[in-house]
Amino acid sequence: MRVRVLGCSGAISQGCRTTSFLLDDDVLVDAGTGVGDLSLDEMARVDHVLLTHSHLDHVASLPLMLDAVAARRLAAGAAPLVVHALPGTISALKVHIFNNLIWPDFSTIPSAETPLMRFVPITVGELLCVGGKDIEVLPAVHTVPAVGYAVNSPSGHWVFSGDTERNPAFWQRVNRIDVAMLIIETAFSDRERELAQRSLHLAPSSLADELDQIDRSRRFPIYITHTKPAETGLIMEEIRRFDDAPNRADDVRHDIRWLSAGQTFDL
Ligand SMILES: Nc1ncnc2c1ncn2[C@@H]1O[C@@H]2COP(=O)(O)O[C@H]2[C@H]1O
Repeated sequence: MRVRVLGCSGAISQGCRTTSFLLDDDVLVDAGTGVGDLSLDEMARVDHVLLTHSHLDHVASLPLMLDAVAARRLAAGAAPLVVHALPGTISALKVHIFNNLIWPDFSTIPSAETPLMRFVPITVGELLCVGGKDIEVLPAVHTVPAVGYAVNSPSGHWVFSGDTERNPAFWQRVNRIDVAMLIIETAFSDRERELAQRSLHLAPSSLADELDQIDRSRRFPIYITHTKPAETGLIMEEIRRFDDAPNRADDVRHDIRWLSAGQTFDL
């Protein structure tokens, strides 16, 4: 399985695109502004979008992308684009985006019988088969209903935390699956720890506590995502500092790496 990082920033600025990953050529995980770097042909090949939650930085390109590829998908007789998400996420998208005010309701266009998009509700813990991939829906702890995902591949699972604060249920599950790589958010620096807590995100100190929950026998690369652009340098410095700290009780060092848009991983 090929994973292409389209966006992994916690906000926009020049060169910073928000969360989206392309799995092979037909499945998107989240649809942040990174989707805008796909060509029309690449966009038109996407048949499934798995959303972690309803926040704009994770869904902004979904309505725009549907409009961009509508003519091609209709001409090709393509099936509706399937959007997999929690019921709360689907309801938020229907009420606040695809409401014929902010954007046309593509779940009834060109007709309710053969629309451009259809929603499929998911639940935490569910095992999905999407585009030939086995995908587990993982729990996340955020200000709106949210999930992460574990996607099985020949080399193990590609695991994505989604947006989350402290999340013991996530680690219980992660410790039981074969992990090829983990992508976990750290949106804020410790200087913004209070905002991180309020907005239910991780900061380096809470990330350190979270990584302590990984079984000692396990080691896999851990990629940091969703850093706010204004804080990225500081976040990286603080993470490096805690992982280098010699006084950590168990002296466990993690294999922490930095994610960037444009990277691809073959798993
Ligand atoms: N009080 C607040 N609660 C939640 N989010 C906030 C607050 N103040 C600012 N924000 C920002 O709003 C953003 C919404 O998307 P995020 O959850 O990625 O990150 C959030 C913060 O950067």
